[in-house]
Amino acid sequence: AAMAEPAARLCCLGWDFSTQQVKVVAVDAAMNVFYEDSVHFDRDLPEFGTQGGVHVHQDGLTVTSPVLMWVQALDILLEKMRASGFDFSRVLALSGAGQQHGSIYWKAGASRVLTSLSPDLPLHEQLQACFSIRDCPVWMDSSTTAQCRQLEAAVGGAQALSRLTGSRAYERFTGNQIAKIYQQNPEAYSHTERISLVSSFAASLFLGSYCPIDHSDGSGMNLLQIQDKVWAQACLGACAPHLEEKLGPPVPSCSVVGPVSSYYVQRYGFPPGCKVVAFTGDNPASLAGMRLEEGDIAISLGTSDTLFLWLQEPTPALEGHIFCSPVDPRHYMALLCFKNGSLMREKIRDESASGSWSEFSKALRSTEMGNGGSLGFYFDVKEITPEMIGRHRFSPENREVPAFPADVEIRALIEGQFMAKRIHAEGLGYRVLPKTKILATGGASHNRDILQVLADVFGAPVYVIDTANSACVGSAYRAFHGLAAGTGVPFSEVVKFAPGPRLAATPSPGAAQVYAALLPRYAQLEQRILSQPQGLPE
Ligand SMILES: O=C(CO)[C@@H](O)[C@H](O)CF
Repeated sequence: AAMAEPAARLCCLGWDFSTQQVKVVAVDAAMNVFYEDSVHFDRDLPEFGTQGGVHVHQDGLTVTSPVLMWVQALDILLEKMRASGFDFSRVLALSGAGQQHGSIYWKAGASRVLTSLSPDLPLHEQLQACFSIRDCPVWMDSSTTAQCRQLEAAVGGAQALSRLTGSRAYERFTGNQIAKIYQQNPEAYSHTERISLVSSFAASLFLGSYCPIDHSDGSGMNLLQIQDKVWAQACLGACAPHLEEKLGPPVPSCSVVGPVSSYYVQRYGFPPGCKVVAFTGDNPASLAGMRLEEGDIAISLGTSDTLFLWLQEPTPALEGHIFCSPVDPRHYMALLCFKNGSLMREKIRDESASGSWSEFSKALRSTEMGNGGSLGFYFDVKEITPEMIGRHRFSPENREVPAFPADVEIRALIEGQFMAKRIHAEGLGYRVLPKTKILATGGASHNRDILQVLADVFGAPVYVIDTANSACVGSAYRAFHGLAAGTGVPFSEVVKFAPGPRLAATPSPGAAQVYAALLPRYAQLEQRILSQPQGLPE
């Protein structure tokens, strides 16, 4: 007989409801990505008039996205998959990610619609009247400073809130957003029967009922007690009344929350037994996609630099964010954001390397590790880790100097950026272990000489990794892990055959000694600058 079509591969789906698009990947049992597709909000749903997937309001602080745009994007994406001949009958399980901190407000009665969807109609036609707030606050919102102060005051201050929930109060964090809605739109709040995060909202669409918030994304709300993994009553009470019943109980991120809704079985041909694994935040899902393990660090070198840390014992601080781990219920992850990332690297490249990266690299290669004791701090925009602004250069004798020769300036910038990362990561409880791997991604990770400095400062090998789909791929990996639920098989075991990162740099001989001397000096000088009046804008 003619060769039958190779049976379409058994697979898991990973979804990502991010700021600008909804994306999906299919991963087969050998952990290979064999299908991906996406719907872009601005391009494919122009009737909503978003820019970058959001609406920035007149006040310049309020930023929202229309929830029905997200729903309709899923309808379109599922139709695109069906039109491309994707075989839904092979999907064993699905999970997903959502942009963190955003909140969705389901109107009283919406549950009845969600649990009885007609397979003859698209989702967005059936959910039109299911939301008490149509324009949902998202992570780019910064209109809740008053609510942040109220919450911190209610629990005994910023450090107390950080110890309780993993972060001090941040404007984008969901508890503060809910407080604002309760205060400014009490009518809508009273008609809200359920509040979801973007991640648990997306999971609810697949589940055909309200899906619980997972521990990891729930850690981005200033509401979850991250040690005991229960809602912190003092935080709930400070934000809005009857909040706990609207949130429902949080669940472990690896939970199988149920079979996919019959809506997808009848309309698209998903198997009735297809499992839905709790969705989580995009950053926790990316950590899963990068297969970060104990002792590892992932560094996204972009406009701002973001550090993903794996922590066993977190030390909550007034900077950074600690979340329950999405892949190991005993441990934690942390995010640390450094605003002066590639913006500063490009400025120094223009000033001291005539705008050329090869000149920049040459300067790094022609200067020694430790830069002869010259140290620099370069924050042209107000840095958040730590809160500091301006440029400060120090001679080997710790005297502040107005300038460095060009090649010293270049090395001082890069060594300073990476020493800051190591010092602040260790402040959150991170420790470099013998098995530590550093995973680098983003623009600057293509510059091998920059990665060499990174390897030297941390005393650990640096790998480069492509994270374009990391939230989706991490979600598909988590779906596979959900299939093993109850067997006790760890996430790392389930995904061990997945394609690995490429080794890019290993520590130079003698690096450990050089930076063992330089790191404490950097920390002391940072404290000295912080103790000086810096003329920071009030
Ligand atoms: O606010 C953030 C993390 O705290 C962002 O990375 C959002 O998750 C992006 F969607």
